[in-house]
Amino acid sequence: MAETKKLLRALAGEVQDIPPIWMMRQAGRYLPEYRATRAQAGDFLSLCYNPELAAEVTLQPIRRYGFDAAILFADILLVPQALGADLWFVTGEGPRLSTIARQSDFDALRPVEDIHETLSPVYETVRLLSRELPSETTLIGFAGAPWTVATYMIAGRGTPDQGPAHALREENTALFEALLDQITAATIEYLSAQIEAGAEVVKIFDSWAGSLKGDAFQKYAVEPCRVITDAVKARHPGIPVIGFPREADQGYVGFAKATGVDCVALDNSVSPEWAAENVQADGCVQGNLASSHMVTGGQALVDDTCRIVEAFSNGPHIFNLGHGITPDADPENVQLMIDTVRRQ
Ligand SMILES: Cc1c2[nH]c(c1CCC(=O)O)Cc1[nH]c(c(CCC(=O)O)c1C)Cc1[nH]c(c(CCC(=O)O)c1C)Cc1[nH]c(c(C)c1CCC(=O)O)C2
Repeated sequence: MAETKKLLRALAGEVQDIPPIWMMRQAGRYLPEYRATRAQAGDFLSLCYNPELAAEVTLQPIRRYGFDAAILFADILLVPQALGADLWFVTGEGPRLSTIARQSDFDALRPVEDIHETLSPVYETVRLLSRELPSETTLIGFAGAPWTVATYMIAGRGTPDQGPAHALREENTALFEALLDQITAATIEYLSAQIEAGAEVVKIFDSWAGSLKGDAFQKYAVEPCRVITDAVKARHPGIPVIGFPREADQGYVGFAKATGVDCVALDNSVSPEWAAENVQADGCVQGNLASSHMVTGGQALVDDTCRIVEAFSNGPHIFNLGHGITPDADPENVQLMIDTVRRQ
């Protein structure tokens, strides 16, 4: 049957006059209805593990804006938690986790087959969404890439330069690689379960890929993404995968071929003209409007949106931001971006 959903058509390589559009962190604090549901849930993690409320916040931006895709509401740090790490969020600061500094910390993690015990509410959210979403809306599941997830597990928090993870990589390569392998195996199981529950596409977020250079980028960003993509596609033939090696720069070139992903998501540090020539030549791309436009709006938002649509108009493209929308964004600016893309 010919594919009718706009997002799936782009992922299959179709060039569309008006690209499909969705937005990273589209369910989030910039929306008053999100803040209300989050308050009802109590805190962020309770929201992630409450299928009814997590489905509700996933649907909110679809109702408000009619995006072409919904992304499951969850977090990349649920996998470390399912592997036995302690996880909590400090308001105004971000995530905190128990750290992996030595072999005994790693040995204390739970086996991969145990993750579903913690993550089963997420699969229930996916099931609810696949029933409730409009028929034209694609449901995206996701996980963090092993390197990015490992940076949080090693440091116990977000870090500006991923210093602790780089240090462990150099000082105890065997432990570092064992951790990456464990996350890789868990991620394959987690994404497969999301697909079995109804996710139609999966996205792998490697938010800190840009701090891996040269050979390390190949070993710890490209290779794990290839292993996950291969395994997921072997179990679920035809499932499209989006890779996001954020700030990979030259590493974006050839990333789709090297990993087997169907689409490369681009951050806004690369120009759309450069990416059209060097990345879109291999297939679908997603991106890459600066999320700061969602705060500032105006003609600059319209101009940059038009520039991106135009630059990617000769190949398959999914319109998105270069990174997540921030809590200080104005919901009106999101509408302006959508109207500009859809030429309304
Ligand atoms: C690195 C990372 C994380 N989580 C994620 C990444 C990769 C993408 C990226 O680079 O942003 C991915 C993520 N996090 C969230 C989603 C849900 C789907 C979506 O709407 O995009 C997705 C896909 C919800 C969330 N994850 C988080 C929020 C805000 C929590 C709140 O409501 O207080 C949301 C909506 C919290 C979170 N989660 C994480 C951090 C560092 C933080 C704190 C920073 C912040 O507050 O924005 C880890």
